Amino acid sequence: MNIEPVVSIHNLTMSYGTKEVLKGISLEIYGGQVIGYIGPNGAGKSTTVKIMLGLVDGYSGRIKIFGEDISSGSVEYKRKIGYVPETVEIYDNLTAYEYLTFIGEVYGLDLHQANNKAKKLMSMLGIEEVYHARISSYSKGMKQKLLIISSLIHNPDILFLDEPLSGLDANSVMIVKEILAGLAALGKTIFYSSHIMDVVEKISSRIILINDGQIVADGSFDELKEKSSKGSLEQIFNQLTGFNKHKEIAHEFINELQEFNR
Ligand SMILES: Nc1ncnc2c1ncn2[C@@H]1O[C@H](COP(=O)(O)OP(=O)(O)OP(=O)(O)O)[C@@H](O)[C@H]1O
Repeated sequence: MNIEPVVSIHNLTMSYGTKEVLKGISLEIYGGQVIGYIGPNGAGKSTTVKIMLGLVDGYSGRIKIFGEDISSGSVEYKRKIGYVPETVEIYDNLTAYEYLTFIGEVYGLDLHQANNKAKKLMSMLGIEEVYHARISSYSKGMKQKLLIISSLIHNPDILFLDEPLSGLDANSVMIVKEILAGLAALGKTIFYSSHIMDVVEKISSRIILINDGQIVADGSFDELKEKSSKGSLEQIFNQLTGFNKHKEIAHEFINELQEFNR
């Protein structure tokens, strides 16, 4: 493990209007860590990631990536970052060839290199036959594979992944999990945001749980288990976010539906 943190966040706060979304997040993240970044809907996970990526401004606090303060205006650090967004923000009218060579060139590969690499990676994930087809014709899983390839084509050192397995079939899930483990073993840092607790539990070396804009747990799965009386990450999540009403809510929901009789 590197001595210097790859990402260092000090007292990060962020508000949208009068709503305080992040209430003082401090973190140090090191090379080779797979961080499971979890929390309830609206907890502030995407906001944290978008701030780190330079996509959202107006925060307070200090963020350093590879030792460089991201508020300095330098874009150099972004070359070392890969990002799989939660929602598909790809240009549907382009083909994978056009999209991936464009992304590759943005990150400094030449056209020939980007084309070769893109074709090979598409082939490895079983979608080479649509390389020259418009992305709009892809299935959900195909689009997700394309997003994963585009986040990795420039061999980044830090990966931010938001629900990266969304829409992937069971075989592809196994390949992607293996790729992530392999990249972490090479010293890359992976920031993995997901609501699928059993996957987070298995792939993360460190789990950070945020609730209402604050970190409420930070440690390996085993460490979290020791601090909680619960067994699975899903149960720890429920406990630490103070939630135990799933049965009650489901029951009320079904009752409401049944009040309408044809
Ligand atoms: N551009 C915006 N303008 C106003 N409020 C926003 C904006 N983006 C996010 N928010 C608010 O900030 C809060 C945190 O949102 P964020 O997307 O970071 O949550 P999240 O933890 O990623 O949630 P999810 O698990 O649902 O993806 C929410 O209350 C959301 O409504």
